[in-house]
Amino acid sequence: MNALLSVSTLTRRFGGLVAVSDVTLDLHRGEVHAVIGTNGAGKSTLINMLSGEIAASAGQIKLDGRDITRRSQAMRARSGVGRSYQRTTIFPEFTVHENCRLAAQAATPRPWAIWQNAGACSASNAAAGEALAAAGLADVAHRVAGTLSHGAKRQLEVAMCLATKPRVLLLDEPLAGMGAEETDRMLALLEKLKAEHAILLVEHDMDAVFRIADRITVMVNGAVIASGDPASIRENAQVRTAYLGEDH
Ligand SMILES: Nc1ncnc2c1ncn2[C@@H]1O[C@H](COP(=O)(O)OP(=O)(O)OP(=O)(O)O)[C@@H](O)[C@H]1O
Repeated sequence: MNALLSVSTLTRRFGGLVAVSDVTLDLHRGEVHAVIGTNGAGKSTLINMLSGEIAASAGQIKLDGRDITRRSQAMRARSGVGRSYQRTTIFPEFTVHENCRLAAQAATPRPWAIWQNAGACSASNAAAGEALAAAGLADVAHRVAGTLSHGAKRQLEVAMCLATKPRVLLLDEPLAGMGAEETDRMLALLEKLKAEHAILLVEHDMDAVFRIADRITVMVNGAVIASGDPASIRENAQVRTAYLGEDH
């Protein structure tokens, strides 16, 4: 099966520090690929390079076989690379629907339509409606976003990402701060979304990672020390020593 997003020997240096070192991995539609590692392992830097927020120092990123390593973040978003952030990026005083509509509009700006009422853009409204339905938030579409529970806000982040119609979802700690029920809801959402998307999941909640991931890549100090299915990662002696701890 051809990879949708293919990363080879990707490296990022910050001065003398190699934050991401020679990372190679593939993302396939229908799979959740989790990237785990201790604090400072380079996971966010990896996501930032894939989304185009920061440039790679070396290596290559291909989307559907096309080299996108030098493409801007906006171009990558338009080609189908969507991401969510560790910290919430919603506008709390806007409604849930408005947040999604703004995300859709930001992804496909129509500068020639400045005289139109932004809220009347039918394509963005439709994209927002579809994204909210997919994320299970249709019932709260008209709620003010700031009044949602923490878990629903994180779901809204995913919906805002979906409103940009991505093929690849880069999710940076979507389960952070969630209780058990909220985690279950988010995992069910990811399970549903993976049918149509390739998902890269950076997450510290190991129980959730082992429940949802089809493939796990383990990073230590910027480098990949292991990559494989959850069973092989659980058994991997180097991973157990470096990261999971013998008791996991
Ligand atoms: N803009 C930057 N300038 C200099 N160093 C940076 C920069 N961004 C990240 N780093 C360093 O790169 C290394 C990797 O950081 P990164 O945030 O990617 O790790 P992480 O695995 O996402 O950690 P966490 O799990 O805590 O979010 C760290 O040592 C960090 O201090």
